[in-house]
Amino acid sequence: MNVSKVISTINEQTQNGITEVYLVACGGSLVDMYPSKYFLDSEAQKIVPGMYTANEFVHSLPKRLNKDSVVIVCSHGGNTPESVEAAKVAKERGAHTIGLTHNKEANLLKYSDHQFVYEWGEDSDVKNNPMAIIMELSVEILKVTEGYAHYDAFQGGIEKINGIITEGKKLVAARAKAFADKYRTEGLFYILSSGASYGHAYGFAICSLMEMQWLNAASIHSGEYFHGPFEVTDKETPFILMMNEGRTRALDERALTFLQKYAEKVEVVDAKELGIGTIADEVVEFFNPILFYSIMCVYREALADVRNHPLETRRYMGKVAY
Ligand SMILES: O=P(O)(O)OC[C@H]1O[C@](O)(CO)[C@@H](O)[C@@H]1O
Repeated sequence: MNVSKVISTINEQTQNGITEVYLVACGGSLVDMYPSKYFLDSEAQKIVPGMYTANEFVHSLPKRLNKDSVVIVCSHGGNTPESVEAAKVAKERGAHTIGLTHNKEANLLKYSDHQFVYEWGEDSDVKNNPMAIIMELSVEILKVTEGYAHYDAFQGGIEKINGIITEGKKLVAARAKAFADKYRTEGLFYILSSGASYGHAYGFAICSLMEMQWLNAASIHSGEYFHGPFEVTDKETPFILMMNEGRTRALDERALTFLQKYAEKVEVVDAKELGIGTIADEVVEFFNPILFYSIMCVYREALADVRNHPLETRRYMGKVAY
């Protein structure tokens, strides 16, 4: 499926051009949409973006949703009932639906006007993974509706990010192992980040630590850290800070300065140090979360190994009714 063809086709079918973009999914798939929400919030002057956990979209359908709206639904397995239902109700409302999944037999595809069956796994280039595809869809929507001055710079970033990740993973391999050894008995982690990467702080907390390791965790926006959460800071509590390159780096640096003074268990994962700075300044911030996802996979695998708790282990999902 060709991103620009899909978006130009949809835009031609609308009455007044695309006016809204709804990003709808559950769990890890929803996390993959956060950078696009941040991008459109930041760069669009007219397009209205919305991001919903699928069941909320179904139960409190936004009144703005109309025939000129695009609803992007992502489900890795393709059969999460809430996500399938969200695509169905969006289609019933006459919106244009785009479905992304790794499963070519997915139920989601029944309600997707346009379909992306994406690549997944260690060997795939991240530009063919859902987070980057959803970003490309969002960038393309902005380009065809209002124009996007940094379109070419963004495409340059798409071409570079996989190589940056490959090098970054080599750089953190030993650190991730040392992190896992040091923190193997901890029961709680706070994850900080900002800008386009805040969704990945949330994702690392709810998916990688809570779901896959059964550890307590919470995400904290680096800006919000000073408005409540910093009161729990002490020398015993572990923090992971994902430091962005780009406009919100100042927020992450402020959190780091405080943590260096009052905390002792602080793991810093710095996109700048990992080489993201070769991407153009105008767009680099949107690529931080793509890098962080892959880098934090190295951390979670190291933790799973030393804790002897495989990432696939579940006690409720797929085992009991919910
Ligand atoms: O992306 P899918 O297949 O809809 O799956 C959603 C589920 O997968 C996870 O993202 C990861 O297992 C869960 O958090 C969520 O319930």
